[in-house]
Amino acid sequence: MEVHISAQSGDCDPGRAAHPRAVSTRAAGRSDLQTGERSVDFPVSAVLPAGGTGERTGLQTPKQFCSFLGRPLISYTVQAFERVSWIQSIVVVVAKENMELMTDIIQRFQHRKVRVVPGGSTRHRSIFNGVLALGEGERERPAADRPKVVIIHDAVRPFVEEDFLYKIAMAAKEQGAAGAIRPLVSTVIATTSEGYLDHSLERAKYRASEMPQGFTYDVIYQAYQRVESLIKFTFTTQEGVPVLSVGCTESDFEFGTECLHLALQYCGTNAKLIQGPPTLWKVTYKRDLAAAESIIKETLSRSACVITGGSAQAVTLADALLKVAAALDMIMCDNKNIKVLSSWPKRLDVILDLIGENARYLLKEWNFIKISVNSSCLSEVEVTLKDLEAANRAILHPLVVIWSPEMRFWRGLQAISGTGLSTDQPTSSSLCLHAPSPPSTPPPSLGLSPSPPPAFTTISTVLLSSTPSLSPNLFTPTVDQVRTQLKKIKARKATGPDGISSRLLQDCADQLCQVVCYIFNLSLSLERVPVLWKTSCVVPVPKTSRPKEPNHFRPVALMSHLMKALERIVLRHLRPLVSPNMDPLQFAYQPGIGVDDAVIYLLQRSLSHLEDAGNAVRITFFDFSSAFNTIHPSLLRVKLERAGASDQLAAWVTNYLTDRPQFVRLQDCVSDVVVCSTGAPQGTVLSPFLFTLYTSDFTYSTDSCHLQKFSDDTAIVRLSGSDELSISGGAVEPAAIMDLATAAKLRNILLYGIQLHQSKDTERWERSVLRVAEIMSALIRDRSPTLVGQLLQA
Ligand SMILES: Nc1ccn([C@@H]2O[C@H](COP(=O)(O)OP(=O)(O)OP(=O)(O)O)[C@@H](O)[C@H]2O)c(=O)n1
Ligand SMILES: O=C(CO)[C@H](O)[C@H](O)COP(=O)(O)O
Ligand SMILES: [Mg+2]
Repeated sequence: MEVHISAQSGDCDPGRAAHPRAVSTRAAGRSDLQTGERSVDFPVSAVLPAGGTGERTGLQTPKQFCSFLGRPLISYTVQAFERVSWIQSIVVVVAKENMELMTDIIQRFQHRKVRVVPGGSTRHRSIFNGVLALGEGERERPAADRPKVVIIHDAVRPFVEEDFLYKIAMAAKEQGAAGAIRPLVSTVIATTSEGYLDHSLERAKYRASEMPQGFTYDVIYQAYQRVESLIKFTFTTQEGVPVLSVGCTESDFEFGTECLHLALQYCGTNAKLIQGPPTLWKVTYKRDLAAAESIIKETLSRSACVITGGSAQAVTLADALLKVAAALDMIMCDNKNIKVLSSWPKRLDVILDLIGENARYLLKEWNFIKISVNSSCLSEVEVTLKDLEAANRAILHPLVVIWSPEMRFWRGLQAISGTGLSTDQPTSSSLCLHAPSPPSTPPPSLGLSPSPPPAFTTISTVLLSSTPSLSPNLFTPTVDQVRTQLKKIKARKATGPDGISSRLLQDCADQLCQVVCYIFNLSLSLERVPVLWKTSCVVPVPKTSRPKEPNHFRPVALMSHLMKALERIVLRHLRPLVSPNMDPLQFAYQPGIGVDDAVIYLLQRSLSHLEDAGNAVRITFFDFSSAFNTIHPSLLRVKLERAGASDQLAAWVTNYLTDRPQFVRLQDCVSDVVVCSTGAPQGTVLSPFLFTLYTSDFTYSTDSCHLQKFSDDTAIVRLSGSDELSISGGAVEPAAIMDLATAAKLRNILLYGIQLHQSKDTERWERSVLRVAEIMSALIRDRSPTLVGQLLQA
């Protein structure tokens, strides 16, 4: 955790208390938004080609102009370069028709080192235009002013870090050229013109060429020089061999994809190759946009900016927060198993306001926390809100206002936000107030307590925008839905790990529904479930009066009641969406259908078949050992998407099932936390549904054979004539069943069979039994299921 105290902006009220550490920070000359300083003693510039149309995304808008959290992708890339102090200038190359748009982006996001130049019809042409722009006026300028090194980086690779740029720049200076590489994911093969395999390359020898790439100015400039007819270049390779080159051709410009290749071919410069991190990948397809968005959102949740205003009390409170943050950070470092607090910001900055120098915070992805201690601070809250709105930051950067003991303050907040506590009042502003009752007493120990209080939970969090992410495709529960679910919570249920009692949620449903709705929407739009909501506290309840071993206890998992309410809402949305893809012969967890229906269906089909003399029915029963525990989140995600759930919900569910902390509580004893990333928690609302969906492709139904399920209890019912009950029939069937289970990616199957048969031919029956037992043994050997194999004759 980094904790920073920033300097105050220039325009402060002299009557207000200055931040105690503001002056010393300024004196130290630190720039809070700057990343690590590096010493680079030669001029470096960057060219960001952004002149493409992004055809492969299939979208109208070129991918570099697609927005995430209100900021276009290109601006994130520019920002990554701009915060590197040793990069002096950045040339962004865009198509002519987008010059104005790009200029507007530069103004809106206050990029300061950027120049825009028009692109060409191919990537190489665009890059060359950028390189030429860097050299403009070169003859008049002193050599020292020209960039020594030019870094070229696709505008659609936004997650490049300073460390890596540094490596590229240094290697480029040394070698003339340097580029990022990554291991190949797939093998590269060559095809014949008829579409057959010609040959394949040995994957370990090859690498994928990525960006950034760096060149000395002279190398990249020369690499791009077109040479007309008879004029020829000569150069000497690094091994001292003279080479005659005709220079870069139209074909290179038209079809080439590799700048490093031009440097080698036309300047004899062997590039130094440096393996980069996986985040260097290029946004190419639509799915990459979703991946980029999720990385950006992940980053957003890692930084928070505390705004104190001028009040000395607020400054004290901010200091207390910093202490809490540092202490929490230590706890997290000491015990890597405790992930409950992993949503705590990785960086916390304290500033007085958002004006002057501090306006820079509005340009980055920060969470904002405003500390206000009395009603005279109301005007500050209003100013902060306006700043956030003006910077288009209000939608996904809600302002959280912390703590005030005065009732007047809460009323004032309602006035600012244009809302009241009543949910039916119309809102007049984009921000909406959700104010729980103010704390009757302020939390006095906060600044003094040596042991950290549980972060924000003891302080009131009050002011939020109503729906955090408003993309039209997102599933956004309404306040009414939330109120209904909160009212349905059973008041006598034990409290979950979040410490929020079911009675409180039920009794205060009307007052809480707006703020809870906000949090639900935030969770869904960020595709993340708060860790406390996916934490299970397992309480072992004895099954017998004198329990002696762990099996004599039934594990009851206590989970957050808020999460259960959200799960119910998600379930109501998901069930109709995916129902066409569910298995019609799954009898469990269906409204109005029960175990009786499953038994009646099985008996009716079996017995009516047995009415004809000589017919037989063979039923093979399956069970899954620890059924819910076998769910693999990534497989479930694929199945959810295939069944019709949106990417958003599939990702949210995956996040829910991944990294779930669990601990056991026995009276006053609490076990260590174990973090679990497979299975679905027992006793929750969604788990049965997720399990039935997970097994919905484990299905088979014909006139002579069908597979039916009640939750994880599965029966394969085979209707056959007596002749078919041969040894070979027995062999084929379990193998086919296992194939089916394998295709559905199901594991840990328990298997046992019952054969209903009218024949009295004991010898044949025994042979069949033996054969089936053999098959089952083979299954156990190959797939290690636990077998409870009983073969019964009825
Ligand atoms: N005439 C072009 C073509 C591409 N680029 C830029 O080169 C980078 C990498 O190219 P690519 O991923 O191929 O982007 P597009 O050409 O836009 O996408 P597509 O090939 O799918 O149309 C992008 O930042 C793109 O804007 C460019 O500056 N000028
Ligand atoms: O090959 C490369 C390295 O130089 C880059 O991946 C380049 O971005 C390729 O772009 P395109 O998708 O246009 O082929
Ligand atoms: Mg392209």
